[in-house]
This record gives sequence, structure tokens and C-alpha cells, in this order.
Amino acid sequence: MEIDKAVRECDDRRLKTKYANAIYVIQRALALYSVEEVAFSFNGGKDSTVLLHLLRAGHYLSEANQRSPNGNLKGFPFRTIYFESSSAFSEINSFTHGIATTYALEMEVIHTDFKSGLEDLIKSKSIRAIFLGVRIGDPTAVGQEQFSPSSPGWPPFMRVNPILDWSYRDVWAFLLISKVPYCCLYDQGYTSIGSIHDTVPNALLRSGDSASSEEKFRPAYMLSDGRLERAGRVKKHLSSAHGVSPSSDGMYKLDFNNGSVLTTSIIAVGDEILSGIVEDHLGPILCRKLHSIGWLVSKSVAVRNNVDSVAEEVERMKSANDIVFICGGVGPLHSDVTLAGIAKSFGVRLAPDEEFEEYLWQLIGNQSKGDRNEMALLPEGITELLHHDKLPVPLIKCQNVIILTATNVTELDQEWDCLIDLMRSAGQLVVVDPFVSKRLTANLSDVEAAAPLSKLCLEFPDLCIGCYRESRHGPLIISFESKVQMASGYLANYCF
Ligand SMILES: Cc1cc2nc3c(=O)[nH]c(=O)nc-3n(C[C@H](O)[C@H](O)[C@H](O)COP(=O)(O)O)c2cc1C
Ligand SMILES: Nc1ncnc2c1ncn2[C@@H]1O[C@H](COP(=O)(O)OP(=O)(O)OP(=O)(O)O)[C@@H](O)[C@H]1O
Ligand SMILES: [Mg+2]
Repeated sequence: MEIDKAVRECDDRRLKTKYANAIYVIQRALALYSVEEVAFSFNGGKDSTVLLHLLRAGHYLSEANQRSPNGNLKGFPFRTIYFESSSAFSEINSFTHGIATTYALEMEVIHTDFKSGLEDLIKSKSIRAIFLGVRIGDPTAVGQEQFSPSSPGWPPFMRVNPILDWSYRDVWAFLLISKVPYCCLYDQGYTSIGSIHDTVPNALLRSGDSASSEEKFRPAYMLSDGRLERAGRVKKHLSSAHGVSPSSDGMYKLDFNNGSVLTTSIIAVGDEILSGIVEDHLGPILCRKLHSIGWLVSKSVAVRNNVDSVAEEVERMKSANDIVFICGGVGPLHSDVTLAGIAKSFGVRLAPDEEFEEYLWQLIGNQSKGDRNEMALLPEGITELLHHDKLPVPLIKCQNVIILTATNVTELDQEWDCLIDLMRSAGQLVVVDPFVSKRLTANLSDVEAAAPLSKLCLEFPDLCIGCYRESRHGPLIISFESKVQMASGYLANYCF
């Protein structure tokens, strides 16, 4: 069997292990369910293409005794289902139908939504288990195992995910080594394919030739950081939450006049901050950086080094803010609980991340003990590694929580610059109007200033007005901040 032979003869040890595990899962499923009771969910994407060939190999290996004299099995025995949609790419549709012909798939094309189609399949065809090409890192993989019953509210069946633990790199290693056909969109820079409305080529694969007017992209297998495979997917949460739309330069722009603003918060993890032994220098600097690009910092707090304190704060902040930054508590020490806290707040477990393990190995390989580096355990299914050439280890992003590992201001500057650079090149930098601020000093007592300031607040609700003194007897400093340019002379003459 050509697939089995190609993988066994290659020298990619990691792929061999992944292949053997996936075949094991397929064989376990075939021991639990009859061929008539299983279905294969195929949509022409790269992951389901991998799964198609694994199922062919798994079936071949399971049915070793029933082979015809030429060593081949007749046809593909599993019922295949394809939910065809008018918003799918035409290339995906024609690839899927083409593959069905090439490999003699008994493919049922379903035109209803997933739930109704599956309901019908389970009732009328007695299907009990469905093979899916879901992988850790897919938003839908959170909480799934290789065998996971369908979610509450879905028709009852077993989801079988033989490639759950495969990385982006493993998928491409398999497709290239086994030389099987894949959809042509992947050669045009698409790295993960949804619908025509939410998928564009991955900006990280844009080729350097700027002289040509036509945009060119490198093939999907050249994406070096697989965690960014979904960078070509339009962010649903941003567009729905804030009415953002891509501007002509491909960046997202928030319309402040609609009342929208990008909110962030900062969590510093460290008992030593709370006992006053060290001062948190990074929080204030991060506030300044965020403010300088027009992002609002809604809260900056310090929490203790324990999993529940981190989890509770992340839980609160992640739903109240667009982005949460968390500093400190990352590493191999007993007090490094930040990642565990984040995992707990998202309700996922910590799992080994091979890509991260490789970076760590290059950095501290000879210092780590044992097979599995504990520092390479990351929150499962929600983590993206943000790699930048100037960083020795990628930044870790868990959905809208970004972990900064800087221990001083210089390191923070570097991480910040890399983060902005990465977001810009991935087309994900949310550009908002910058804040405009003015400061006035007034030789007034607080009592004298109170009434006119209250009047100003009422008249200019978009203005954020702050007051402070540098000493009890010094002048009152009044700061005005807004996203809208105000006539400062007018303010100065207002009533003081
Ligand atoms: C065969 C099949 C079974 C699915 N089972 C479930 C399920 O049990 N629970 C669930 O929340 N979603 C289920 N889904 C939906 C997927 O999780 C996901 O929403 C869908 O593949 C669309 O992904 P996209 O939004 O990235 O395009 C299923 C989809 C398919 C095709
Ligand atoms: N329209 C569909 N019809 C049938 N199966 C589907 C459909 N959409 C998703 N699936 C199943 O869900 C799995 C995960 O979908 P996902 O989009 O993450 O992967 P993919 O399409 O195979 O690859 P890619 O990530 O490149 O888009 C698929 O491999 C397939 O098993
Ligand atoms: Mg897809």
C-alpha cells in the first residue's frame, strides 16, 4: 500500500510516530464499530485529505487477509459525507468531487446544516461514529480527545479524531511524503480553509516581489510557524463585537465614533510585588505603550503566584477586554503557575507542545531533564506561538491572552516591538485613533476647581478629565484626554 510504504520508508521519526498512533486510533474504532456504522466527514481540506489516506491505510492494514492478489482492496469502504455549501470555494468543491471519483468514495453530499444532516444520517443510516480531521489548535478541538462523544445538543455519535495531536508541520510532512493530491488553494497561500466570506491567503506567505502588481503567495507548506495557520481567517469576534472592517491597507480599524474602543488589561503575577519586595516596572510601561497606540487599558492588577488567583483574574479579564496581557510566572520554577492558571480559566488542560519544545531544546536543551520538558506544556487547543526572528522563543498567545516573559524594560521593549511587527504582518494589528491629551496647571484649591470641572465633564462627555497634584501645596494639574482633537485654547479659557 503506497501510503504505508512511503511513511515507513521516510526518515521523519516524528511523522512515523504520529502515523502509527493515528492508524492505531482508526483500528481501535474499527474494532469498536462495524464498517457500516462509521462515516468519514470529508470536506477537501488538508486535514481531511490526510485523514482520507490514513483511513485507506488503516483499512488496508486491518483487512490484510481480504486483499485481492494484486495487494489492493476494492474501493473505499466507509460512507463519506460532505456538507456542500454555496459559500465554499469552487476549488474545494471540485477537488472534493474529483477525489471522490479518483478513490471511488461512496460520497453523500449533504445540503442541510451540520446538525440536521447528522440527525438524518444517524437515524436513517445507523451511523454511530464519525471520523473527523480535527486537530489540536482548531477552535473546535477544545476539550476533545481522540474519541469524544458529540456535544450536548448535537445528535448522539462518537467523534473519532485520529489526527488530533498532529501539528501543521506533521500534516504537510505527510501530504508531501506520501505524494497525494491536495486542493490547489494550498499552493496559492491558503493555509486553513473556511468559506469564501472568511478566508484569504495567509499574509505570512506573501512573497517578497513587490515590483509586480499581482500579489503572490508561497505554498502553505512553507509556513514556518504552524500556529499561525489561521492567520488567513477573518477574525469573527472582532468584526462582530466592534463593527470593525478591514481598511484599504488590510488592517482593522475601529470606529471610535460608534463608541467602540479596543480595551486591554494587564495582570502581573508575583507574590514579591504584593509583599512590596519588588516594584512592578513593566505594568506602567506597558500602559504607556498601549496608550500610545490608542488602546485603552481598563485595569492593571497584581496577583499572587497561585493557580487559582491567576485563573480567577484571567477568567474575569478575558471576557471583559479585547486583549489581556499577563507578565511573570512563566518558567520551570514551582512559582511559575501562569500557564496553568490560564489553562484553568479556559477549562483546558496543559499539554506538551512539540513546536515549543523544539524552540526550548535549541535554547536550553542540554540543561533540561527527562524526556518531556515541563516548560513545553501549554494550554491545549487555545495556544498560538507567535514567532519572530528577533525572539529566541516565540511569544505565547492563548486566545485573547498574551503572555509576556520580559523580566526588565529592555526585554519588554523587544517583545512589544516584535508583537506589533507580527500583528502588522499578519494583518491583525487593530489600528485605532490615538489618544490626544492636554495638561493644564491651575493655582486653585480643589474646592474652587470642583464646580467648573463638573460642568466641563457634563459638557464634554467624550473627554476623560483627571486631576492630581505633585505636592499638597503645589498647583492642581488637570489632564484632558480624548480621541477627538479639541481646541485647547478654548479649554484653557473655559472658566479658570
Ligand atoms: C461531522 C461533524 C460533526 C460535528 N460535531 C460537532 C459536535 O459534536 N459539537 C460541536 O460543537 N460541533 C460539531 N461540529 C461542528 C464543528 O465543530 C465546526 O463548527 C464546523 O466544522 C465548522 O468549523 P469552522 O467554523 O471552522 O468552519 C461537527 C461538524 C461535523 C462536520
Ligand atoms: N463541510 C464539511 N463537510 C464535511 N466535513 C467537514 C466539513 N467541514 C468540516 N468538516 C470536518 O471537520 C474537520 C475539521 O475542519 P477544518 O476546516 O479544521 O479542517 P480541514 O478543512 O480538513 O483543513 P483546513 O484547516 O486546511 O481547512 C475536517 O477535516 C472534516 O473532517
Ligand atoms: Mg477547513
